[in-house]
Amino acid sequence: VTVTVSATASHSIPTTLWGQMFEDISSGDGGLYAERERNFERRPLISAKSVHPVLQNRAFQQVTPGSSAALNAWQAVNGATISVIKETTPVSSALPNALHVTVPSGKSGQVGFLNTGYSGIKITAKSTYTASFYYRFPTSSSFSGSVLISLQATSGQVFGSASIQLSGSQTTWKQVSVSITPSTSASSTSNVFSVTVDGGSAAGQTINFAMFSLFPPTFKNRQNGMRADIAEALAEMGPSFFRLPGGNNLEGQTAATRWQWNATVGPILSRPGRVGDWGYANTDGLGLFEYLNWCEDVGMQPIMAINFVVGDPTKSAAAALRSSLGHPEPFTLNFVEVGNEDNFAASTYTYRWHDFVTALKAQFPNIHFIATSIAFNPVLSPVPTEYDVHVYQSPTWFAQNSFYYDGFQRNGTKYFEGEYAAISTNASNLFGAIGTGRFTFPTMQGSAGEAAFMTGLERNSDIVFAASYAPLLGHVINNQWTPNLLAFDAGNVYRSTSFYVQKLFSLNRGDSYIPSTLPSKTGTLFWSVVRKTSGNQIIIKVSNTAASAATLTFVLPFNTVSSTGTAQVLTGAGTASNTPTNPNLIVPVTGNITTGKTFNYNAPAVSVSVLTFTAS
Ligand SMILES: [NH3+][C@H]1C[C@H](O)[C@@H](O)[C@@H]1CO
Repeated sequence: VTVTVSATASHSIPTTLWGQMFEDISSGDGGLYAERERNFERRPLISAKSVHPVLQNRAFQQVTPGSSAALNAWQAVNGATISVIKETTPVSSALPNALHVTVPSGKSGQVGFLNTGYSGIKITAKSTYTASFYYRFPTSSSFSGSVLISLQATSGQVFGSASIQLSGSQTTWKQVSVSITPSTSASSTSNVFSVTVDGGSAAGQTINFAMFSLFPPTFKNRQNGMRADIAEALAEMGPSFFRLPGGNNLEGQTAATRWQWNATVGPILSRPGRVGDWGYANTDGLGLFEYLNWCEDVGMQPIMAINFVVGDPTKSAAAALRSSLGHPEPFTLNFVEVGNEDNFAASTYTYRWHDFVTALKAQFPNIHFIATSIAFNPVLSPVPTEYDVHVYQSPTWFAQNSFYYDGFQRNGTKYFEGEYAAISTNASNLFGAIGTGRFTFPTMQGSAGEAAFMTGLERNSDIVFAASYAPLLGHVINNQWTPNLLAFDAGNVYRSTSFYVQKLFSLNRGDSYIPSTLPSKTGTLFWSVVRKTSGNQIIIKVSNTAASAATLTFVLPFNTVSSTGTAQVLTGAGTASNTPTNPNLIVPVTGNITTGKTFNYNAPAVSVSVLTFTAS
């Protein structure tokens, strides 16, 4: 096929074009959020890949005291009696429950309890783990002794430990904190966090505990921050926005359980947590302030909730709260989305949209409000300036719909492709379980289809201002949704073929779109041409979704074109994925190519290529 490239750009590419969508769907607690002790029981909505004992309740939020679920994955050590109780004097009004521990008589050696982390705990030598909890003796006693806090393998090998003095006269809550720096790394993630006392000297003692926490080093060493390896993988994509906090997890299964930003900010002790939309409780330790700091740390703008974010501390209590938390300046916020996928609730959306936007636009005239119903159906007032469009489809659908936006009216309305992914080869049961065509991990065929679709988003970026694959992140065990752009477990983060496509487009986004011969709508070869003005770079993205290689001949109108360029190529068998057992099966390979005013490029079968060269 011959691709004639025009001499002049048709439009500038919005700086917001490539970014990330995030919600807690086996991705916040125990994932991006660095706290290693986690959650409550996790009732997988999609067949769990493992009956692995589920996560831990660091603060026993949203559980029924005395129920078996309340103690999920907390385990007694050497005969201690442990239970979750409703405290008579809770550690805070937001955290009514506590762990009630009684040391039996006649036990020698360490007695207490342990926490199995988020399906395991990664222990890295020389990393400093900050462990903390609150304790009190419900009845004053003469006990005075030490408690041993240790990171150890389930086999018993201790990697690091520290001890702290406890006093039986301490009948009010007291927080203790230790740093543990293991000398050796654990060979697996089958490790626990244990809290024990000497069975002899503590015989007969009863102690209450609350608000446990175990933090490894965090991304940019942020207090209560993000897990470094996952955060670094996300930052590696060079995203320009971060949509938060959802997705479904924004709205709650009921109005009462919707995400309420003010319950997610301030001291961890004051955050009650909530039962999220994905069948488990969110601790809300990853709250609005953490999200906003994360956006700032990565250079992303949030797409989302308001006064706390941009208000004037002298005029708004919410803004004053933000200031008191250490951020007197407003955060960047240009877009707020009203709801999520309200095409499912269009009848009530008309008045909800109207009431929210009328009130908020009056107070925040510079913010753009994004609607989530079908574009122009129903008719909304005020008329939306942006719509959020979601699509989960098959690899074929994406390859065949790269012209989805070409026919849209240019009437000032802009579009946010807020969630999209190739999720199954089964077009008649796209959301089915694994084994019915549903992907566990993205496949190369799906990623090439997404790339084809993305060349269309670039071509139409005069009206498509932002796009993000979804979901962004998911645990490989006990998750609620697959595929995800990134998968992770207690010890590793796994980059998918779709992750590399998102990264290749994001890091090579250019600043102006250069029209060229249009691909065939029903073909298997797709491309887009952009210019990166600084450096006079021309960047051509090519997706070949066919099972055979294809040659493209590029004809360029520029006076001088470099004779060589680089090609970053992602290619592999269509059904292949990067998996935990083979995480780097398909990764981008960079090589040199011959370029010039006219040059040929041979796109491998099932491949995504980014060709870069200079021209002026
Ligand atoms: N059903 C998808 C649509 C919703 O917005 C997300 O929460 C879900 C997973 O990405």
